[in-house]
Amino acid sequence: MDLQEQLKEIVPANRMEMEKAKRHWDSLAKPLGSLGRLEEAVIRLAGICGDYRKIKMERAALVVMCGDHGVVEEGVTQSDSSVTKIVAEGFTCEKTSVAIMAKSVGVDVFPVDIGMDTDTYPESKVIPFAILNRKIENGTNNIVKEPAMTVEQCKKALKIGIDLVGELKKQGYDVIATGEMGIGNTTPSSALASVLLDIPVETATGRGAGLSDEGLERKIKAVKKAIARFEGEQKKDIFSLLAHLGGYDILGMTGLFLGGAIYKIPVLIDGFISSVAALCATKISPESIDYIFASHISKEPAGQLLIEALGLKAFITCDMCLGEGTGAIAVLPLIQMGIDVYTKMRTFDEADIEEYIDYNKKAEEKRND
Ligand SMILES: Cc1cc2ncn([C@H]3O[C@H](COP(=O)(O)O)[C@@H](O)[C@H]3O)c2cc1C
Ligand SMILES: O=C(O)c1cccnc1
Repeated sequence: MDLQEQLKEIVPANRMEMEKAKRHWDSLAKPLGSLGRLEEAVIRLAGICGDYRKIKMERAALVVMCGDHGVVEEGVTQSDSSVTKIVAEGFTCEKTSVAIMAKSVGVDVFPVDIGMDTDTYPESKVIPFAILNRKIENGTNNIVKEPAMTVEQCKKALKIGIDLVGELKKQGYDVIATGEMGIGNTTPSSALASVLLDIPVETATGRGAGLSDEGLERKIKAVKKAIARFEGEQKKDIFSLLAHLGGYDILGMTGLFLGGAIYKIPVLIDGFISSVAALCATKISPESIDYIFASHISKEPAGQLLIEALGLKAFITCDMCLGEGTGAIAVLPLIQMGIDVYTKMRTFDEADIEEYIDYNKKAEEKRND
């Protein structure tokens, strides 16, 4: 199926099942709404899976999109692109933060070479495999000087993410966590955030993996130049924006979010880069938001703004800014606890306690009368 046809499959989550899930929560023998965001998440999961009695999140896959960025030559990062490969290979042998965290909560990690500036890994269409070869190109072009990629390559990256979700769902995974590895990827992410949120470049740009004051100044200048170059272009639809200012890792993640909506499976945002990728998905398909969950608030300056712009609420703050999928992995046990309470807890009736009255709802009904 081609990309446009796949995107037409996206429909909102099932509101009736969400209502039923809410009613089930309200029947449980505890104060109404007292598990807050855990309850909201489970309600949304009911709408995604389409049956409020069949919510499960037993098998989680973390997909880490790995790609390099030509803009690194502008001095916008502390390290160079060779680090992408070193860290990506560390995902396969529990030598990176997220691989260790994933192991401790039983999540399978799928690193994907979607655009690393490296030799091509042996071809494999079969999952699991150490590093999946979905390479489009050896890194992007320098966005300060030219578009990161062609529109065709951009659509290819989106499709790679979408198809991967389809493959993983077929293998029995019922939730996807997103992650990325790509030295320099906070620079295109800041450019996209600034354009899509219509916020000053300074607000959208942070120190990434660690930059001096001078480095941050260089990065802000590079982002401004890249945006000015794009704004000089005639064609400004979403795909051309993504091709100009994106990255293979970022757009691969955007594909994962779209894939979640197409294949009806929840997809978790990680940090700053991942939030930008999610925002891009909602610009392509606004309905995809029903399938997207925020995890934490990245410490990058636009972290909170992005989650708010998506209309989501994060589970934790935590002051993390690592990427790789670390934040997404960190909240999976929380969501699982929500599901466990939802499916296992006794009702007011079973506990022989009189049902609670929803005074908030009553007051709202009164106001509406
Ligand atoms: C050793 C190392 C491991 C990482 N793991 C994630 N990132 C994070 O930092 C990068 C983005 O920051 P910037 O745009 O400043 O390069 C991404 O690869 C992101 O995943 C890392 C960065 C480094 C250096
Ligand atoms: O929040 C993130 O995802 C992030 C921030 C800085 C560097 N790498 C990742």
